[in-house]
Amino acid sequence: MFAGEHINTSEDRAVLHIALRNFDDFKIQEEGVDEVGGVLAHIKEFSEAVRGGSWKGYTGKTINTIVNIGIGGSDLGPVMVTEALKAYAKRDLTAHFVSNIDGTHLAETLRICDPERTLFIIASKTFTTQETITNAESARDWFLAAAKDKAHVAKHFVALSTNTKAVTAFGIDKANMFQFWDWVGGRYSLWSAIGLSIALYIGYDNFERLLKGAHGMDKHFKETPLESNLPVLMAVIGVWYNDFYGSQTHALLPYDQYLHKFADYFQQGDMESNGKFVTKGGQRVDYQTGPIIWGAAGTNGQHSFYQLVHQGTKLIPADFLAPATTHNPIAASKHHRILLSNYFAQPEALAFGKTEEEVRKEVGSNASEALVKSKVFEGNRPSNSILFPKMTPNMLGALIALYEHKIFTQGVIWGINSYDQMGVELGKVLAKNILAQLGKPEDVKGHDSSTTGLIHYYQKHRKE
Ligand SMILES: O=P(O)(O)OC[C@H]1O[C@@H](O)[C@H](O)[C@@H](O)[C@@H]1O
Repeated sequence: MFAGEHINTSEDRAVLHIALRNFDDFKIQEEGVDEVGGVLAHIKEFSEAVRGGSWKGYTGKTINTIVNIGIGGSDLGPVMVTEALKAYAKRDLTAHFVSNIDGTHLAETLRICDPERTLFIIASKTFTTQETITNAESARDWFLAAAKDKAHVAKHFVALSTNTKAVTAFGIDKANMFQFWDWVGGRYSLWSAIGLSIALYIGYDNFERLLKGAHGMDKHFKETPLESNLPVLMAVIGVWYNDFYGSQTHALLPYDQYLHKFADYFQQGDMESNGKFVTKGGQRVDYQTGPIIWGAAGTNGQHSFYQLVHQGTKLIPADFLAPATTHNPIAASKHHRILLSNYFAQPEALAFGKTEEEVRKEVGSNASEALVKSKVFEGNRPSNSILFPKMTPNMLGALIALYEHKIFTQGVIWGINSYDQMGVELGKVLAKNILAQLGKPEDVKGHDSSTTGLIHYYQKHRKE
């Protein structure tokens, strides 16, 4: 990775998100790497103009709302980071994220936007993604219904993409396009121009701190011996439980409300990277690869799915994450102390459980055998605890990079390509074919009886 080799073999590309946060330490030769600084300067200049109020909308008003339109890697990173770093946000600037093709997502967002004061950020590496382009076109129609003149689009629409041709064809000025490169994978792109909404929301200086935090982890990963290398340790522990204990999933459990999108983010980061059954050499693997990633912010999960984690029949390794200091020490930090006492208690309970003997002492000799058994915790359930000083931009950068490199290391051990995503293509092709057949029942051809029946039902009952 650090040598710029084309480790994304199926697409013949280098994998260089590390170059986006390099700050001159590593020598990396690849086309576009020397343009990174220029794009960062563009992000800085633009975000400061919008935040400072010198960038004006078509009626001369300042921008108070940003709407990022993107999906997958062009959505989840900015969503997760703007939530995680809300404590650093400019509170008079609202950020919305529209991703779903379901018109409800855009419609409900536009309902609370003022066209005179809204900036749309069209985020798409390829600029061909059906959901994003359709949402962007409808947002532009909504905007023009108020602004009338197409020339005003320049003040309200910017693009983040690798595809200059498609961006200009959409009508966005080249000057309002923030470039990145094909060696940045979508799910590793929040460090690139895709992070524009982050810079707008928390300020460029904080965005740069995020990058520097990630860079610190890159250096740790590259330079630290394996036995004390954090991403490597997390990777091999994960392989151990996944491949030798048959655990199917891995839970991400942040005890920090600000990290409530962390598991969603790494669902794509991990599952799209390592959800592969074929090795780089084209062999079907005969071992398990990427786990199912899921999770929720503590303590909410404790009152919902932890029952199964503690006493179910599945082995679920989990990461518990928490900040020692909170941004919101309300009630003299009483909330935070309670939160952290739970954060400390859960891994202990998982590891050591409660024996039958302990239960008997607790319930007394009159209790039924069934009651005694139901209260036993077998223990020996594994977890990692990650405790950090505070949720700052720098810390978040390091934390994300830690998981990125864990995923990379596991991909190397499993011999798979963590940087393509062929598995998302089939559904897209089928949907395109079906879209062209939705008009009339006689057009519906070439499907199994279940699919045909469903489409016919839809055609019979739709009211448009
Ligand atoms: O940024 P783009 O080109 O619109 O792509 C968005 C997403 O598209 C999906 O199809 C890919 O699986 C993701 O990896 C990607 O992030």
